[in-house]
Amino acid sequence: MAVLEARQLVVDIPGRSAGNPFNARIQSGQRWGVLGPNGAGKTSLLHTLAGLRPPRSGEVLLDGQSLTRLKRRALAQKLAVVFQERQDSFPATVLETALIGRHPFLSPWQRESDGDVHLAQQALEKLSLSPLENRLVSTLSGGERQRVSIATALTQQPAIWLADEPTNHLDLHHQVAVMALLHEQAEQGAVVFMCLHDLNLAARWCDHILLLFPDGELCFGPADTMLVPQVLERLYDQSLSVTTVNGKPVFVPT
Ligand SMILES: Nc1ncnc2c1ncn2[C@@H]1O[C@H](COP(=O)(O)OP(=O)(O)OP(=O)(O)O)[C@@H](O)[C@H]1O
Repeated sequence: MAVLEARQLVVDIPGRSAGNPFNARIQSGQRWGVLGPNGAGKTSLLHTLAGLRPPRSGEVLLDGQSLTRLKRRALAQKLAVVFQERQDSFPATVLETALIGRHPFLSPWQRESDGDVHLAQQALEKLSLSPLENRLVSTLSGGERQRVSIATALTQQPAIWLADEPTNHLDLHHQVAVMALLHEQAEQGAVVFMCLHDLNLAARWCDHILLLFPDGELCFGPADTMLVPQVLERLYDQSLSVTTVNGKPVFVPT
């Protein structure tokens, strides 16, 4: 069980007025989707919640403890970040990269155990990457690399997933597979908080939605109360048509 809490949180975006502070308890089992136009501050919020970026004001708490008091390693044992783009500076294989997810649990010169390798291999299998286990990450396609990032987070077995556009670069099949995996993680008790550009994935897979407007205004709540066409049209400055498929709204730009 885990709770990530934002208290009077204002993300520090240079040159922007404070907007609304974010106050929320993001709890085990919940799947939050953050929506907003380019530059609205989704990544900045995610990095602030991960403790990678200091807030302008307010604080973030993990299980009641301020992130500023937590050691980076203790934080990494609970919280994984899937970045929007990953820079791999060292030549490493897919398996070696997935094993980075075990590093928060190892002492500085400790080698990964067979159990760690098994966890990494299970994660690679889940992301359909087993055949690529020994390939250098630098030789992979964009979608394959994205799946390696998610497999690395899965190997970390986090209680909290902060995922920045986890379906970036993925084809339709893998988009659904990754959203199903995150859904499964939430069902097993994880917190899932992700930035998304695809309204229809958000409508189908998220139970809470946070809307971020470029001026710092924000609102959030249960997905069915947030995914209102008039509000989304204002959010994106784009007219939309909406229909319903399998009980979920489907939005089409018009
Ligand atoms: N270190 C920085 N210095 C100056 N401006 C910054 C910095 N970091 C972010 N910004 C600005 O803050 C705003 C929010 O950026 P952010 O990446 O959080 O937006 P986003 O909603 O994730 O956008 P996108 O949908 O394009 O990924 C942008 O206008 C960006 O240029």
